[in-house]
Amino acid sequence: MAELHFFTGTMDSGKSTLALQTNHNHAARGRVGRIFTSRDRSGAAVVSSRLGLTHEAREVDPDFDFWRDIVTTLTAGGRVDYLICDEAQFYTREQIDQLAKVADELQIDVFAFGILTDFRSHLFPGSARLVELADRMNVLQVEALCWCGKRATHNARTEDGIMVTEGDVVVVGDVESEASADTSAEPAHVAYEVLCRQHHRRRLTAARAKAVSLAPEPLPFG
Ligand SMILES: Nc1ncnc2c1ncn2[C@@H]1O[C@H](COP(=O)(O)OP(=O)(O)O)[C@@H](O)[C@H]1O
Ligand SMILES: Cc1cn([C@H]2C[C@H](O)[C@@H](COP(=O)(O)O)O2)c(=O)[nH]c1=O
Repeated sequence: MAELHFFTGTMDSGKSTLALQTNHNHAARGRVGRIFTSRDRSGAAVVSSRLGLTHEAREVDPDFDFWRDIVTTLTAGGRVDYLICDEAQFYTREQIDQLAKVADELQIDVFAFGILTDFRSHLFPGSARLVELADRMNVLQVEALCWCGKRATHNARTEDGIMVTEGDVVVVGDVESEASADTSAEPAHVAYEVLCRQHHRRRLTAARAKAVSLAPEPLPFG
């Protein structure tokens, strides 16, 4: 029986790497796959891992129809054994429904990869639908870490080094080890940082924690 798998983790937890490894392992056994992504950091129509691997992919726009695409291929005599779907948080709920239908009705395995929650810690619609529908949900084993050393569970967004909790849900970007403060009038520089829940709640990024720890002790009044 084909299944709909959902692999999730924070940003920078190895999802795209696993997506490319999964494709490699299945292709090495002669299975025929299709690779999809949406708004990868490296540009359109590519899956890119921070370990340096890249693979061309089909770009999933909001009006893309997985069911129609695969049925058209099969009707024309093509073969499809599995789908790799990266950045699945950006897919619409309807597209996730189509992926479930592809698994059930066409017996094609679907491996979806994506982050669960946005910078406000709200579920992305595509990820929420995957949680509702997936046969198997797997959390990435290689843990991304908060600056405090705890497992990172949340994705924070910074603008010019300051953590923000308001703004557009979708802003493509990358994690940075050292977020830098920028006071210029240029558009804000957007970056991401993975944090544990406690530090996400307190808006305590690595840079802010460092600044707080370097601040002079208050004078002992009274
Ligand atoms: N220089 C490096 N050496 C070893 N591992 C690295 C290096 N750079 C990145 N990684 C690994 O790659 C992971 C990010 O992989 P990637 O597939 O790009 O993540 P995701 O798709 O979840 O954002 C990091 O968590 C880390 O484990
Ligand atoms: C939290 C959050 C992230 N994004 C974007 C930033 C990246 O382009 C992708 C996640 O990619 P990764 O391979 O998992 O690192 O999502 C966003 O648009 N909005 C957010 O709130």
